[in-house]
Amino acid sequence: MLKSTPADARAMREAILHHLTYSMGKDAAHATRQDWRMALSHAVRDQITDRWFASTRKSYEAKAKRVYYLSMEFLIGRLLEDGLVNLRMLDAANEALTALEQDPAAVIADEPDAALGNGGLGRLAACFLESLSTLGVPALGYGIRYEHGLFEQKFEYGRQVETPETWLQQPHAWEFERAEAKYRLGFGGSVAVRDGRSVWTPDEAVVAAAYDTPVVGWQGRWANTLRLWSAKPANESFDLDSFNAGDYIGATAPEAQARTISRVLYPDDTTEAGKVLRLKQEYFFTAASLHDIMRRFDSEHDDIALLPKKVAVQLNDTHPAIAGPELVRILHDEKGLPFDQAIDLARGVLGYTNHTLLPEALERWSEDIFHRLLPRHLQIIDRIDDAHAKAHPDRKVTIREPGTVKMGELSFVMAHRVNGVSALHTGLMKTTVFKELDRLHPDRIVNQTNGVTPRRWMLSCNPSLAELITATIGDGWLSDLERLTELEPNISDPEWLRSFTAIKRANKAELAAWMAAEHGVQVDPAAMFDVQIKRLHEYKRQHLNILEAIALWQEIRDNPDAGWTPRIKIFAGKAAPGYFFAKDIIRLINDASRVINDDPVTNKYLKVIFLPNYNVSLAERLIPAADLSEQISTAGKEASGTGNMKFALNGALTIGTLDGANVEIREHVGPENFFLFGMTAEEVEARRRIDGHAAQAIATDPRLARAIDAVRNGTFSPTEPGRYAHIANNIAGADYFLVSSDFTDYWRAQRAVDAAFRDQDQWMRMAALNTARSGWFSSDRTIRGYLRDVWEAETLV
Ligand SMILES: [N-]=[N+]=N[C@]1([C@H](N)O)O[C@H](CO)[C@@H](O)[C@H](O)[C@H]1O
Repeated sequence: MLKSTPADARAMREAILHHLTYSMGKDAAHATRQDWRMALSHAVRDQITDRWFASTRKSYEAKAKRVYYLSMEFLIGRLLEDGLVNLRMLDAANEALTALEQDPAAVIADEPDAALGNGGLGRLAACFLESLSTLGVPALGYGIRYEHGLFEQKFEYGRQVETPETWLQQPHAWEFERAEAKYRLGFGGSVAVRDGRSVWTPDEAVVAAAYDTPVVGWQGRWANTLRLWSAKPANESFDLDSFNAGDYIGATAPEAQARTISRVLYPDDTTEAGKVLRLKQEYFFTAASLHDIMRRFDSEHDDIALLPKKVAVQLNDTHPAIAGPELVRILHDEKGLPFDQAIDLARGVLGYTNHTLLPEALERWSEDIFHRLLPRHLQIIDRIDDAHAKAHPDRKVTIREPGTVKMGELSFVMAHRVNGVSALHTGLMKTTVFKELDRLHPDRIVNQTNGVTPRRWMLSCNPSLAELITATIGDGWLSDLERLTELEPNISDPEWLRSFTAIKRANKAELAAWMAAEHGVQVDPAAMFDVQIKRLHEYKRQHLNILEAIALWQEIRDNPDAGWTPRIKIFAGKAAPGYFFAKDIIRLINDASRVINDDPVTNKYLKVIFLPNYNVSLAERLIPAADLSEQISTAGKEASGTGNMKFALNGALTIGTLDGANVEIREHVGPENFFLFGMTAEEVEARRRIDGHAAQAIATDPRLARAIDAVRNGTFSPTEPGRYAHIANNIAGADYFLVSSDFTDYWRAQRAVDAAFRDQDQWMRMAALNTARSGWFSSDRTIRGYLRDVWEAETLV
């Protein structure tokens, strides 16, 4: 690893002190930790800004094709350490802060997470921006500058309680307000035809104001822009008359009304919100982004036919699907192009990524809401649908249905490429939700299996593992992750494996110390750390995991001296506030953990912990310390998963189903290094058709029956015995996600995990092989796929 020089540390110290004085207006004696963090952030931002300007200049000079990534979510997390790591200045910063008698880890951890996303979709967008910069692709991310990101999660008596997230209520070092980049947008109103042209006259207006955050890539060779839009009142003017009349609320109402659009992130993951404000948010950021994109294009090119050659816009799910009709409106209504040419140009620009097949997640807006909010766009969608019908007279699919606008179909018809996020998911798109459209457009669907950035998810969160890898194969792996395979010959070297093992053990000890300090939980770092961290959702089956824990607890109680493998089951994850069944699963896990952890007979063999307020920073703390990664979704339901990739790269073994990217992880790491269980997607469909499939499973597995009984009879809620009867009844009844039918095989696989973990050398060899063979899951590889198959754009470094 390129060690920073004392000069670097000295220069860094100078830069920190400069910003402490002139940016924070503080001297060292009176500076708070936040002041030191901001001063360091400004020092890093200076370094990034130079590279940022150089990248932007090069893009303009090259008249390069730009990639625009439109996403309602960017789950960024913290940016200070990411900047230091990508600029290779972390050591210099640590030395400088230490010399200034500051605790570097505490200063860096003082930064709030930018939690502008719900889960995988939002984090993927953040990993993609970092990879786009690392590869030197001229690109911009466009999203919303929510005042409140994903809610804070606290537990009160085991129940999830949500409180507003407040990242912007403290100074934010990374953004630049762009006063000149403002766009006036409209809603509602009516459409009239004048001189043969449709003219939309909105009756509500709002201004989108841009805030830019630089996103630097590995080694600081390139930096792109993340432009987030904030909603401002159309007329800046403060209503002084109302104020003077004492109507203080009235006086501020216009501003409050406007700000509502970018006030808060909708906390639903894979479920559509379906609220008017949500559609307003979707149009707000999409329209502002398209105006900004067209302004930039027009400033560089005067031949509109060049648009698809110079502009690639990727729709991160259907949330920005209005981009199709809006681009057609701009090209046809404003620029006067013929309608069909406008559609063709727009299609040449747009790519659409589908992230889920869950019916409740596919956005369908009511015609009424659409007409009220976007009357002109509804007309344009109807014309797009008619044009598609004319081009495909035998089609058995439409964008419009009576009273409904289907955003998935609209996105598909308006995109030149549509992709899924894992091989299995893309295959299922062709045989389920998009079967007919795939028949009509056989070469439109392509696969782009997800990936994660190794800079944040290995080098930054697991520096000691990164050190060992670089000491073994050099540091080329950080920009070419598939070179991790060069580690393989070393795995049979006992010395090397001891180092690898010691790193995992040290990470576990560090996590154990943190859990003791922050949550008063005592765990033995020698035990197996079995981790399931992701949003709470029935298809992700956290309830299957806790059911297995309950059965294991019962079995250990029966036979404490049977030589059990000590295990710590760690859960973390938020449930959408309105998803009550998921919130009850959280409460059950907390109630069960209290009973199991307090049981003197069993708690040296099994503990269950649910850590509150899961976010990017907590994931960075947990993943390097995991032995076992739980990826146990009902096959066919998890489009990809990305946590699964982060765990494998950090030397955790996966217990999982053949779902999403688990399939490709198992192919890459080898079936012998993966604990597979459960039905395949096809078997799931077949099993679901059997009446009483859950009862059948329970009848053949007394262990399952007993565990369900414990949930039903109040074992974990003695003060309210029936508290979890509905969960037990669901698992034993309809059981749509086949918890009961997959239980027996899950139990078998978990016991195989126990046996394997007892042979630590063998386990660590399997773990090291997971690290060595997971390089393909880099988001750099994914972005190279999009560049080749979807965007046809070049890199400039
Ligand atoms: N929405 N959505 N979809 C998801 C995730 N929940 O955010 O997108 C993620 C990113 O593509 C996928 O990994 C995950 O399987 C899928 O469920």
